[in-house]
Amino acid sequence: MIEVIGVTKEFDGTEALQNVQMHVKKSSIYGLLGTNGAGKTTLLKILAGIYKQDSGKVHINGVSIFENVNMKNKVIFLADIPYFFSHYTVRQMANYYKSMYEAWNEERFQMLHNIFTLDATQKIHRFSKGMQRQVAFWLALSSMPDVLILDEPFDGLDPVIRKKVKNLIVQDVAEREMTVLVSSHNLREVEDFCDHIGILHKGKILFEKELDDLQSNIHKVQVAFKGEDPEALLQPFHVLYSEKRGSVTLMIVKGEKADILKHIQQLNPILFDVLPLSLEEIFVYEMGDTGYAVQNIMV
Ligand SMILES: Nc1ncnc2c1ncn2[C@@H]1O[C@H](COP(=O)(O)OP(=O)(O)OP(=O)(O)O)[C@@H](O)[C@H]1O
Repeated sequence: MIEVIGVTKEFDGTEALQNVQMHVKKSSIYGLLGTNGAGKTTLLKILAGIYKQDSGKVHINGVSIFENVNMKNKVIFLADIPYFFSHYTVRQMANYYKSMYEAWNEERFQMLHNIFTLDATQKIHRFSKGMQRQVAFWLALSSMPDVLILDEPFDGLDPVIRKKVKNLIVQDVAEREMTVLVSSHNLREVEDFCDHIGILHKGKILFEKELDDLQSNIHKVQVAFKGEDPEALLQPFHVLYSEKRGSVTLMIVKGEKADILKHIQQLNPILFDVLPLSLEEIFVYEMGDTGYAVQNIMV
């Protein structure tokens, strides 16, 4: 269980994080979403014990991570640009990880060679960007962390490796209760992979929810009436967006599907549909509702 309580962080007058609250359940895959500069990397680096927060608390399994060697042994952070010692081969880097991480599993490292088919005797800096990313996952997954923190992790991986890496992570979550925190701009990826979502905006967590809850509480409504729309149409709901297309009104509405159906049906529409939103659409509308300048995109 990861708990972030009232965390703030400032860089030279820029408030990167403001009173951030966040809760990540053990053995969940938590997707941290946010616009550029929202503070995702800063938060992940605090969670990994790389940065120290100015105020607030960060607990992993009840203990603080900053300058806590025991806890750092159980947490692996994969930065958006992987870092390796220059001129080290994969094997040399693996030996370094082996000396650093108590839970290092040599058998697994050998087994993962079937997936990451890279030459372990090669110097890592000679590999392509995607191959270096593979090495980072190879080392991380062989270290058997309790918590895996990933900053924009899948960039540069080809689709086959991407799928295999995700399967390995999901397997670790299921089999040994690893907890995963992943930041991404790729909402489709997060939608497929995560079970919890947190949205960070201008240094603050807007909300965090189980993905299933998030998707069940916002809907796209298409409705048309004979003549003008009834005044009562929008009244009971929080409408994030509304647009008229000919006689059809398109709305993005917060609320339970059953309540929306019940309310609108009793207004006798001549056309009526309630559709689910993709996570990408939810993100755009939730951000729009907070005043973030997103174009009104009706997908
Ligand atoms: N080392 C630093 N020194 C000064 N300012 C920083 C530093 N790191 C981050 N910031 C500032 O803190 C804010 C949050 O940055 P951060 O990198 O955490 O955002 P992000 O959500 O990861 O962004 P992106 O999605 O663009 O990578 C930004 O305004 C950034 O300029």
